Order: sequence, then C-alpha cells, then structure tokens
Amino acid sequence: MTDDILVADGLTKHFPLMAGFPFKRRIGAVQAVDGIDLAVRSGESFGLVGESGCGKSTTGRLLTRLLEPTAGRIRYRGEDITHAGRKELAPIRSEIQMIFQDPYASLNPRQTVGRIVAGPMEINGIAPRGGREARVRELLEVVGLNPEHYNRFPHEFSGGQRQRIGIARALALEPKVIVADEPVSALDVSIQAQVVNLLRTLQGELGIAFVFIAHDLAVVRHFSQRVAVMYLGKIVEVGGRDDIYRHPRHPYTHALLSAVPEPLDAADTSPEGTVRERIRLAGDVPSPVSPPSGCRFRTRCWKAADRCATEEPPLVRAAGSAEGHLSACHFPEPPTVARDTEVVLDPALRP
Ligand SMILES: Nc1ncnc2c1ncn2[C@@H]1O[C@H](COP(=O)(O)OP(=O)(O)OP(=O)(O)O)[C@@H](O)[C@H]1O
Repeated sequence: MTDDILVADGLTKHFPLMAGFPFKRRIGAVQAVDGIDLAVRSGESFGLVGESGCGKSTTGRLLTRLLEPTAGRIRYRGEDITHAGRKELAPIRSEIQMIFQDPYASLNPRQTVGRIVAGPMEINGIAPRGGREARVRELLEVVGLNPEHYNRFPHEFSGGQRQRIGIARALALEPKVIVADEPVSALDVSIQAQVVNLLRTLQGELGIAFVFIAHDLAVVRHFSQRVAVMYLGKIVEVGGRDDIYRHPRHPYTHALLSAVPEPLDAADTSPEGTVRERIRLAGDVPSPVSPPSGCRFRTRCWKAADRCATEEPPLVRAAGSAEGHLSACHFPEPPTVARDTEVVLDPALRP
C-alpha cells in the first residue's frame, strides 16, 4: 500500500521547434522534460530544484495537466489522468492547484480580491455553507490578510500580500496537492520567509501535499521533506532532504549546494553536517534542443569519462545511500562529504 498521491512515470514534454518563411516547418524539438519519474506522497512537501531552463515549470504544468505530455503517464490517487478529458478532469482540477511565480500577473487587476478568491468556487459551482463571501473572508484570514480588504483591488497590495491572495485562491477548493512554481522568487528576501512559513503552516495544518519549485536549494531546504534535483530535463538526484543536503551523490547537486552560502544546519555539529565546497561549473547549460549523449551533465562534469558519453546513468540507489535516495551518475560522490573541503575546479582538467 502506497501513500503516493501524484505520480509521474516517464513524463516527457518536447516542444516542437519551428523555422522557415513563409511556411514554417518543424526542424527539431526542445526536450524540456525527458522521461522523468517522480512520486509525491500525500501531505508531504516535495521540492523540485534546478537552474533556469532545466524544465521545472514544464514539469509543474504537466503535473497539473495545464500541458499535454508528449509521452509518459500521470497518476492521481492511482487513477491514470494522462489523457483525461475536460469532464473527467474537472473534479481532479479542483484537487490539484497551482500557485505561480508572479503574483501580480496571475491576478486579474480589474477584479476585487473577493471575486478573485471566489473565482474557483464560481467556476466549479461550489456554494459553501454560509455563502461564498463568508468563505472568502475566512480564506483571507487563513493566509494572513485582513478580511475587511475583500473589496480592494490587487494593485492596493504589496507583492507578498498579492502572493497571499493567490494562495487563498488556490485554497478555495480545498486542494489535496498544490504545485507552487517559484512562489517566492519575485518577492523581497525579507518577505520570502513569511510566505514560505505560511505555506509550511498550511501544509502542516491542512495536510496538503506541496510540489515546491525553486531554482536554489536554500529556499527548498526550509520547506521540503524530500527534494528532486533537475538538470536539462532529467531528474539527476532525489531523496530525503537531509540525504540530499548532507550526503549529495550527484556532482551537479554538489555544485548547486556549494552555492548555498550559509552552513546547512547551524545546529548540526557532526563532521559531515556542513558542506562548503565552492564549485564553479565551467560553461553554460547545453541546449535542450540537442542535449549531450549519455549523461546530460557530462559536458560540465569534472568526473566525466568515456562511459558517460555513451551510457545514460539510471536513477538508482548508489552504494552507501539511504533508502529512497537515488542518483543518476556512473561515478557518484563518496557517501559522506567531508566538512569544509574546498574543491576548486580547473576547467583545463576536465576530460
Ligand atoms: N511553450 C514552449 N515552447 C517552446 N519551448 C519552451 C516552451 N516552454 C518552455 N520551453 C523551453 O523548455 C525548457 C524548459 O523550460 P522551463 O520553463 O520548464 O524551465 P524552468 O526550469 O522552469 O526555467 P525557469 O526557472 O527559467 O522558468 C527551456 O529551454 C524553455 O525555453
């Protein structure tokens, strides 16, 4: 018996690449997401991390069925919803909600907060006991806004408050899963923590499963019980938060972690508790139109060998890793990372 609520198997999205004039024709495909497997458990917070363009947003939109996958499957509570039509999707759509990065762009400027938050209830014909207005006021309170601001417009609120409005709207249908796509990256750093804390409270109190998309590991660390790291359309590592932060096995995770400035856990005094290597990856992320053969990370990896160009490493549990901690590397990092090691990579040393 599994408590997985939202599962992706081999999930793939290739956007057609068109060129030519006056008649456009397909000249290739952007391999935004390429055969990823992931399982989000009921009530958990699952972080999805990676650099810009690695396919996080596309994954979020596929999971919420805002985008049609090119291949693969999505299951919600055991039911295959990959190709579910509008009618079959309607009840599921209310249970899987999305919060977007830009709180302003995602709120209709001509609607009052009351109407915005009530919108999903209207669309789905839901009439809560006590009426929609009372429910909206309650939701505004839940997200830390003044219910008396019911008749105000989005421009009258700060960025953090607007994101709270977006969160209230996402909560209106009592979702079981919320996919939050970079929900705090457009906000001031001082406000970010408040919004993350709100999401954490909601996850704890309402038992909502969260897929929290972020480009850096620092934000996800405060919120996620499990974390998946993406690179160029693939998941390269997934595992419990502590496994990922303290014992990263994939070189890319290692490099991402080295950008986290502060100690990973101030309270942790174990020798492996803090990772402080400074790894500067050489070069840019390759194009998702023609990704490298074999391991997609190999062109930037200091460990790359011949095998990496010909054999794609499977996402598996490396020797010495905890259960459920999987990585996709032929030469995983040692199981325990020494404290305060300084790794300065010389691009000239790369194969
Ligand atoms: N509608 C589209 N048509 C063509 N290519 C697309 C489309 N949407 C995304 N892409 C491409 O797919 C790749 C993955 O994009 P995606 O937005 O999922 O990445 P991301 O990791 O969320 O990045 P960011 O943090 O910058 O949003 C990128 O190369 C992007 O340019």
